Amino acid sequence: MTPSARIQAAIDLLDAIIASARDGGPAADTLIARYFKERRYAGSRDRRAVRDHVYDAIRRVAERPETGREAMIGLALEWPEVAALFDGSAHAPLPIEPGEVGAAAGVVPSWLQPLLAAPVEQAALLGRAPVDLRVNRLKAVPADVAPLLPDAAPIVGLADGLRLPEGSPIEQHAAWKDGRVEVQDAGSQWISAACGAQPGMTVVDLCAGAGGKTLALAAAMRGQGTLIAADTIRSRLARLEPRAERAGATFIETLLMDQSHEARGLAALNGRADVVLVDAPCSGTGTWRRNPEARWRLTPARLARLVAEQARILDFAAPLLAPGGVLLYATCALTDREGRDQVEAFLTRHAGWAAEPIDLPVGRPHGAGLLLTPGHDGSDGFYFARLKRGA
Ligand SMILES: C[S@@+](CC[C@H](N)C(=O)[O-])C[C@H]1O[C@@H](n2cnc3c(N)ncnc32)[C@H](O)[C@@H]1O
Repeated sequence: MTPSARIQAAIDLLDAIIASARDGGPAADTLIARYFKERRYAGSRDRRAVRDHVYDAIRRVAERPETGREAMIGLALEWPEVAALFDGSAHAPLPIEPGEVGAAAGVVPSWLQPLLAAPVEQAALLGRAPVDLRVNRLKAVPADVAPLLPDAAPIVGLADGLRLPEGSPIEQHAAWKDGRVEVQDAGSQWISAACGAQPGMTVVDLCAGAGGKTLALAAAMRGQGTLIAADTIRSRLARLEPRAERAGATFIETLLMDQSHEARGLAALNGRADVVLVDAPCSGTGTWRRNPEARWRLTPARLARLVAEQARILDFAAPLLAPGGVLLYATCALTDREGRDQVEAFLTRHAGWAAEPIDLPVGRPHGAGLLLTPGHDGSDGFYFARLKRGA
């Protein structure tokens, strides 16, 4: 592909990503993978260059643009070397017309700005994420793994955490292949640690997805006790199985629940859990470093639906706790409606519950919980709170 043809390919892909964000379709990464599967003539350098153009354009624009060309022209108006590639040659974009406007630059969509928690450093929300690892205590100890990864640095507050530079190809390393390390953002590791899961406990990961945090809980429990990974989406839970196998966490039980009838599937656990983790479905505003096009998907109506669903999940989670048990509520969202206000509303609805302080050397107290941000903590953004059921 010529450099100009790569720009046109990025424009075509951006058109597909914009439509998908509007209509609730697949993520940008999936669309990029599909695009190149159908275009075998593109070599690895072409793929990398097109992908970089696409993500540079997405990162630059807060509000969903109308077209891929508008997004790319926005980039071109700032980068002359990109503008020069709008040259009208074969497979290239047509030259930029005088007065043709590009998408405006921005970090946070304007409707969302007032809803973000006040301490959030908005400019840092689109930084580059490092590769954070968790040494899997079911298979290894940090002292054995760290020397195998000379570029790795420790992470504050995480005895099992290691940080590699952005883009490190850890999935080709033997320590990843045989399950001695897991890739897991530091924020997710701090949240898993804040659950306080111990060997022998009964622990429920109620929104387990593909089990990133379930595996951290399994390691904290040293493989002993009852650990249930529940979710309403079968394909997500199915992805946990091979991961658990690789991690040597074979004691995990999975529970597929019926959306809207979750309490029925959970009835046998009522009053029995020592820890319930609710890692709720959310706006994902804390993960824009990895999914910058998530900004183009979120709407006020979708946010309202998420807030209602989080409250409903918290309400069917609460009865599972034994007296003195801990409900750890977490979201990778930085809006107060999903974090601080959601927790406050839970405490108002549920008598006999109280928020506990979280003993971690990171984050900032915000309402009854803790706020983690890329700007302050170098992790993805999260809000989480430890809610204790009275004895
Ligand atoms: C933020 S993701 C969880 C990520 C996961 N805990 C991890 O660390 O990899 C939220 C999960 O909640 C699940 N979910 C959505 N609605 C749910 C419900 N009503 N009950 C339980 N899980 C639900 C979604 O399928 C999704 O897997």
